[in-house]
Amino acid sequence: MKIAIAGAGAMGSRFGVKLQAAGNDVTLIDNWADHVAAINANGLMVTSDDGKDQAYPMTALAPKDVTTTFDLVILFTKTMQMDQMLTDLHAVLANHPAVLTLANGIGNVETIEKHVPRSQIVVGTTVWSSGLVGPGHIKVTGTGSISLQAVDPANFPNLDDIISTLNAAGMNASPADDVMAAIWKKAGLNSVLNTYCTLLNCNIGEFGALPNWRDLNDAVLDEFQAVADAAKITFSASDVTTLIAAQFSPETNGGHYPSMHQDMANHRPTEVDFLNGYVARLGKKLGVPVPHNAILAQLIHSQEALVTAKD
Ligand SMILES: NC(=O)C1=CN([C@@H]2O[C@H](COP(=O)(O)OP(=O)(O)OC[C@H]3O[C@@H](n4cnc5c(N)ncnc54)[C@H](OP(=O)(O)O)[C@@H]3O)[C@@H](O)[C@H]2O)C=CC1
Ligand SMILES: CC(C)(CO)C(=O)C(=O)O
Repeated sequence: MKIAIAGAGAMGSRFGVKLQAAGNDVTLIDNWADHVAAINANGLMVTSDDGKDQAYPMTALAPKDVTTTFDLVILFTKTMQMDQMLTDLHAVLANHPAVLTLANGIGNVETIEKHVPRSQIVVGTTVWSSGLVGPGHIKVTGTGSISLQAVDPANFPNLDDIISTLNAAGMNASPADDVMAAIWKKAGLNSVLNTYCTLLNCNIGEFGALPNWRDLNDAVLDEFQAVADAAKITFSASDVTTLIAAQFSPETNGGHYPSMHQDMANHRPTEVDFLNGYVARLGKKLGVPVPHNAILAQLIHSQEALVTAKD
């Protein structure tokens, strides 16, 4: 399959390497000029769990330099960068590729459908993980899985091709029954793990070893449950808690510092407004009390302000 990875940071690069190794024709697309130059000059450097480095020759381009067509565009920007990336790829999207995003946060479909007909969009979630070490260099830990669904299933007959392509690359992909429920489930997980690991400066395994992790977890997810119920979205705080507990082991994500922690460490804006912040806003609109999520979003923004003030 001819695949573009639009937003080739930590996750886009990990997906790109795996899909290319499985025989797909992959192009990495990113606005970060030093990253694109480093990949084209030296290959994409991947440090694996055992500390070994391996360089993979790959093609990387800035969005403005993309002229070819693709069967599939995998969008892996941060939620805040998605609209700009889709604008930059206007000519590529005019050739009607399928567009898949597995980015975190609630609200990505609304952004994509401003640029792409619903019949071309596939959305989902993933617990694969990755970190950016520097330009052209990622560090990967553990394994993961993917759950995905076409936004307009009746008009998207090729979901099985995408799932087979991901699975041929060893990515454990399966169809979701209710993609909105899957997105809220993942957002619940991120609103616990990403937010607390960032505030407490710890990795997922260290968070799971805290004696009070359940209290912290429940403070976030009980409010998610109340807002989801009011908004008539299928959500189970207890299923999300089970998924969170499954991330604590070193074989899954125990050694991983969540993407929000990486953003804070790199003094870059976080996605909190599409996680705890989204639920806080929706709760307020629906008259559901959401004090914990509201204060957690504020704490993350305060930390962003403090770290960037030191730049
Ligand atoms: N990392 C993870 O383990 C996981 C992440 N996700 C989600 O996947 C999506 C993508 O996340 P992720 O891959 O972590 O994002 P990254 O921060 O690694 O990369 C996203 C983009 O940010 C820009 N960027 C990042 N670092 C720098 C830098 N130092 N200097 C300049 N530009 C930089 C680049 O875009 P540009 O220069 O074009 O602006 C890059 O494409 C998000 O929605 C995230 O929540 C989901 C599961 C796990
Ligand atoms: C890997 C995982 C699940 C950890 O919260 C993630 O989504 C992230 O880092 O953003």
